[in-house]
Amino acid sequence: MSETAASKVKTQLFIGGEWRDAEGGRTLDVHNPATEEVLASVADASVADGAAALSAAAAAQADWAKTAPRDRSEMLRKAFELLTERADFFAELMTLEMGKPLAEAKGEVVYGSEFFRWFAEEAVRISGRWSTAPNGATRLVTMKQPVGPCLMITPWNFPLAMGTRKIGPALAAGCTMVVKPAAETPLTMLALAELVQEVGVPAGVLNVITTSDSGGVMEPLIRDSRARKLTFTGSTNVGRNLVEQSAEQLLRVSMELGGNAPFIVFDDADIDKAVEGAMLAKMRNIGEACTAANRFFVHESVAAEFSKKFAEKMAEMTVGNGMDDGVTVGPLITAKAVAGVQELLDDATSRGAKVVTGGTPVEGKGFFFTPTVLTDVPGDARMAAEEIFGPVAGIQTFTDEDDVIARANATEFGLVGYFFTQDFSRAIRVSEALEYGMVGVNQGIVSNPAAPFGGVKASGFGREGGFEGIEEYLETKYVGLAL
Ligand SMILES: O=CCCCC(=O)O
Repeated sequence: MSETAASKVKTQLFIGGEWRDAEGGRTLDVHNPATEEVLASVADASVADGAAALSAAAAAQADWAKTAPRDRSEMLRKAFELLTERADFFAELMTLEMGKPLAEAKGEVVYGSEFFRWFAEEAVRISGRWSTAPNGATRLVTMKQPVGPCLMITPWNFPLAMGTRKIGPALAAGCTMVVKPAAETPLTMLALAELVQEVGVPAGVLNVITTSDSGGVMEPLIRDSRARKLTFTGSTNVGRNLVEQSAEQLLRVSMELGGNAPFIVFDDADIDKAVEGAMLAKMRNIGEACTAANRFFVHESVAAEFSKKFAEKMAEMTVGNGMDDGVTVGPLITAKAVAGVQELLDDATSRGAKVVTGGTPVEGKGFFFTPTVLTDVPGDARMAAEEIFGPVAGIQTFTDEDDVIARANATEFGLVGYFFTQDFSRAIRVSEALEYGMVGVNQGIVSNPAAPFGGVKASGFGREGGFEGIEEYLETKYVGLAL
């Protein structure tokens, strides 16, 4: 075990404001994907531990809901400030357990902490409505109340921000919660729990359980009538199962699932800007993001120029341990992830795609893959339908606007689409035509705490962040007042 940020994290379960071992003292190892070394061993929760966490959340709900909004707001504001102060510590933790380069991890701390600041501001703006019924006989009053105890399942790719994006609005709305981070990256969430405890959030409001048996531990909680909401960020397949389980208690559900983002470069685009956007849309987080550009559609007349410039930039990237200076591409999360990327690449080349740069994993310790650009990717290649989740970009060409929109929409997913054009009318037309929850015009990133993040179709439902984010944690109650 190394003397790093990882060794400073409390590794027990956080239940009812106390740190405790898992039943039977079971633990699970957390690995560094760059070195394959064990970073820490954390508590491995059982079904009984999960139930204890939900009991704590249920017991704390009524009092937490009564807390003054200003108090909840101040706690969130303090949490934002502490996270900002401890940015280096949280960034190091994320680089160690997830692999992203340190500079990107610092960027995630800024992004993630902003959800606390945003929802600190929203906590005091929850309001209802007063109106007169059309017949004039009664008054209609609506009020917003917290949904109740929430279950949160967060992913490994953004260990902090995907937590704060759920925890922030839940705290602001007056909900208690049980958070289960991914087994690959539990340390960031455990450190966050300590910070939330420090800012005065009462015992039982936030509970964190880490486990190697996510399905086994969470399913009974999802089926427990004390839970009122489930929010999940992860794959579409897992999301479908969770929605089915949620049907039993008819939980409120938010699902932030997979993507298959199109990235379209029109013939009138500023090509250098498009290349810059492509680098961000593809390579942010080593390509391990649901928002990652997955299918590049480039107008035939600019395809050669775009592909050449894009491939040059990709080839300039430095692959290595995210803790090292100058590294811009860290490891993928597991050996299985590397094998998955390789499979999609082999499938594409076997169907005629050409490798312009990269195309191979890196030999030795760690789960590295070289930044890769492919051209001539056929529409029936697996990577045109499945999330690549790695540093591989496949380019196809097009000639007609309607045709490219149809191809961009021809997927079960609908999270985010990107396109580059300098034609204002086209910008409006294409934004309206893309069947996606989010659209980036002349930009390769859409994520912003002040904007509603979320998808349509198999990318899920519900919105996180923006004014919409807090609504996911509020119920509307209507009171009819007779005169
Ligand atoms: O994999 C999806 C995580 C979304 C990260 C973001 O907010 O951009």
